[in-house]
Parts: sequence; C-alpha cells; structure tokens
Amino acid sequence: MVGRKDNASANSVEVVALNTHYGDRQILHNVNVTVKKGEIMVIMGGSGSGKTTLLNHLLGLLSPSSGTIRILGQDLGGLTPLEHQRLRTRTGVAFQSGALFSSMSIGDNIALPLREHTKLDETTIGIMTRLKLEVVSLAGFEDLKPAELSGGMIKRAALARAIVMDPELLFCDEPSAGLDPVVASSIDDLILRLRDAMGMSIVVVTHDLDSTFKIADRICVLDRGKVLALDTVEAIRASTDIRIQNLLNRRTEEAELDPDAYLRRLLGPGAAQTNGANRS
Ligand SMILES: Nc1ncnc2c1ncn2[C@@H]1O[C@H](COP(=O)(O)OP(=O)(O)OP(=O)(O)O)[C@@H](O)[C@H]1O
Repeated sequence: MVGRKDNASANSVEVVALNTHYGDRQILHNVNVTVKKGEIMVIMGGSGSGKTTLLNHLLGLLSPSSGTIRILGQDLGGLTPLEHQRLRTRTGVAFQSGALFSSMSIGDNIALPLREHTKLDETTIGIMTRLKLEVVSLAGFEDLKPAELSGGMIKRAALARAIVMDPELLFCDEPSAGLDPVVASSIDDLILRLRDAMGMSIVVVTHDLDSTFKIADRICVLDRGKVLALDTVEAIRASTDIRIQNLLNRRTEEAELDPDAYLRRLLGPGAAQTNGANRS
C-alpha cells in the first residue's frame, strides 16, 4: 500500500444529513448513507434521482449546502488542499467513460497516479503497472493506445488505473454501461474479485439491475434526491414499496398511475385518442 494511513473508523463512507442545491433547486434531501469497510454499496435510482450528484459529493467535487461527508474517517468539509490530496491517494475512481488520456499508452495511463503521487523509481512503477494490468486481465496490452481497445477493455484499464495505488475505497461510475451482457458480467466479476482479494470498500453507481443484484452487499435506492431505501439485496428485492418495485420492474410511475397518459407519450396524441375512443 502506498501512503496509507490507519484510521479507527469501521466505516469507509459516512454521509450524514446531506442537503444540496443547484441554484435555488434542492437536489439531495437529508441523505444518510454509510458504507462499511469491505462492503460493496450500489447506488441506484432512476434518471435524475441524484446518483451522480451524490457521487460527486463523495469525490469531494461538490460542496453540500448542509450535512457532513466523512471519507475514510476524514470530514471532507474540514480538509486542507494537502489533506484532500493525501486522501485522494487512498481512494480510486473509475469514471464511466474511462477518462483515459488518448495520447498515452495504456501502461502510461495506469502508471500516471504512481508517477504523480509517489517517488517510486521507474522499474518499480513498471512492475506495479504490469501487476495491475494482470489483475484486470489486460496483461500484454500496455503499449496500446485507448483507441485500440474495446469498450470492455477501456473499462478494465480504467479500473486498473483506479486501483494502481491500492486504494482502501474505490468508486465506480456506471462500470458496465454500454457493454454487452457478457462483458458487463465480466466487469462485475472483476469488481467482486477486487473486494474479495484486496479488501476494498467499493461504491458503485449504476442503472444496471443485473449487475446490482450480482455485486451489491447493500443497495442505496435514490428517488428524487431522497434515500428511498438502504438495505441488503434480499430486503430490496422483497420490498413492498411500490416505488422500489417500479424501479425493479422498470415500470414508470406514470404507467402505474395513468395508463392513458403513458400510452399518449409512447404513441403520440392521435393514437392515444383513438385508444380512448375504442375504450368508451
Ligand atoms: N449542474 C447542474 N445544474 C443544475 N441541475 C443539475 C446539474 N446537474 C444535475 N442537475 C439536476 O439534478 C438532478 C439530479 O441529477 P443527477 O445527474 O445527480 O441524477 P442521476 O441520478 O445521476 O441521473 P442519470 O442517471 O440520468 O445520470 C436532476 O434533476 C438534474 O437535472
């Protein structure tokens, strides 16, 4: 582990009473989330429910209107820029798009955090980079450029860069988005392996229900900026809350509450009128 500091907290993430606004509009409402050490927490919710906003708070990219965010025992609100930077070396982020530098080789992309944050010599950096490429099953691909990789390989490379510093906490934004089911499933397996073999705490933001049920220890369901539920996979699956069931069944509330309005949206006003006329 590079630059790791011990801390006594049993939780990797503690979000307490988080409220946030974009301008006058409140986006997150009294959000409380805890991620235990070694846990995989999946944040899910419909489009616009606030997943990205919450993730950006956890990454320290947004400041809350009120509330507290503790990452690895440290209150983000009270950190100096140097402390922020140190904390960043203990966390990893795999962005949805990969966010790899297109002009650099895969090996150089993955080595970047080691070159930026450590004083390790190039031989050691080369060994650590190749080790992480092996972990994500990309051994031998270090000289290729991102444009030469498939979507699944880009996601793997992004994960390799996110874990190159052996972080205690890993954030993954839509790790399987845009991948076919088989490749998406292999990314899920990789995330599970990272937790099991390296003991990381992992926060995943995803729309993908199959992936959620496969990897999550607990699920945080967001709905219109509020935590609708935070529980185990089994408990979420068994929930009788209609909004959770709608989310799980991929039904919209509109469809549930007003079938005609849903049809109008799907088919256009003329078709819906015809439908209404036929019914009466
Ligand atoms: N920079 C911004 N300025 C103003 N409003 C924003 C901004 N970013 C997001 N929002 C609004 O905040 C709400 C939550 O957005 P957010 O992107 O966090 O949701 P999400 O659950 O990640 O959605 P998606 O799954 O579609 O990415 C939405 O209503 C969105 O329109």
